[in-house]
Amino acid sequence: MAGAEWTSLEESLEKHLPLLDLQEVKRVLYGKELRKLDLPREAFKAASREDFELQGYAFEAAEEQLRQPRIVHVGLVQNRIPLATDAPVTEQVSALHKRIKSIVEVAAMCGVNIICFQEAWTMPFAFCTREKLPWTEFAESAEDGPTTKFCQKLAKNYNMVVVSPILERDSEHGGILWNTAVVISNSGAVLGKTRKNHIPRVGDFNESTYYMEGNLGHPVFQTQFGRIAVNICYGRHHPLNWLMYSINGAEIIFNPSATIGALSESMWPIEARNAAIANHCFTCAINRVGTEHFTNEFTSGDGKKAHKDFGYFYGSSYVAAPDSSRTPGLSRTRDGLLVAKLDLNLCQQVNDVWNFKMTGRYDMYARELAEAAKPNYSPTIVKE
Ligand SMILES: NC(=O)NCCC(=O)O
Repeated sequence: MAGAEWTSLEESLEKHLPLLDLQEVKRVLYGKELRKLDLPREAFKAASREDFELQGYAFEAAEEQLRQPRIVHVGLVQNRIPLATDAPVTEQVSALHKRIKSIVEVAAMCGVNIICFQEAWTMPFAFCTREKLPWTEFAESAEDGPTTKFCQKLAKNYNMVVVSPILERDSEHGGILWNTAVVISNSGAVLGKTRKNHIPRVGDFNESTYYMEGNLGHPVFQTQFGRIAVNICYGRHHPLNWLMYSINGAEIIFNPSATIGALSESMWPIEARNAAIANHCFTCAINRVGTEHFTNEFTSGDGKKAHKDFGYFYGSSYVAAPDSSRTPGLSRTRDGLLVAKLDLNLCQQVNDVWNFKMTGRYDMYARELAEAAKPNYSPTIVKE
């Protein structure tokens, strides 16, 4: 399984395919070719100084007579943890705040309106360890914890909606933990929060040791720049989870994630892209980068040797559109900011062509699902 030595699928294709093959492969793998954004030179300079990758692409929609284009710039941030996992908790959090601030500054230069960070961005992805301390100390109030206050400042300074996925400590309900994304308006006010609905029980993703499935349903947030929702990580394997955000009106669904190559890399390019197609919306898939090493070894419950790391988080963040086009991924190896210019009019335009919303048989599914969820249900199987 490739780690940091393999940069990206895109780089391999560019390097090894003859031009004509490359064009056809890209057509199939990425839909129509997207225009590269002409991002400011200072932004590239700052990204290079701060040692992160910067890429920008534009999704176009057809001109309409009655509606103006609805342009929004989204920013996706992927990063390594800057400090070792055994550094003091406050130092790890501050180092991450500092790192993210430097990336958000560049996003502001690029005119980003809505930015989203990776899942549990203020901490190592330590749920593989099943240890409680010090990891539970990274949990914060979604409403007024230090990270939310930090993001409120960024949001206000840069007139940017900030989606901040954190480990939440819910003091109103017995101090329990949740895997939460806080949505902060560009005014600096906390617009609300949403929680991870599906908790993985696969490989070393032992997250059910820490928190339960989210209880907030599928909220959609009306921002100045469009209606957004957040489908946290493992929720991307559940088509109905995407569907419910879309049914509630989401035009952009962010998918902040933490996932490793050995487990999911072949699913990664498909799932968020398919969700954008199936739901006539934009999706933004974000994954962290690198290998995180822990002090104590843990087992995967599979009879194999105990180990001290999770595996390789392969980055590769991308944006997908309802017309099946998508951006290339950020690299597998570096911190990065992906800027995408979206015209939200594309959602309705594709809806009017493909009609998935109109042809979806929601009443029939709802009836059948309601029956299937009953304990005494028996499936309809027609036999000879
Ligand atoms: N963080 C998380 O839910 N990871 C689960 C693994 C995956 O969905 O690829």
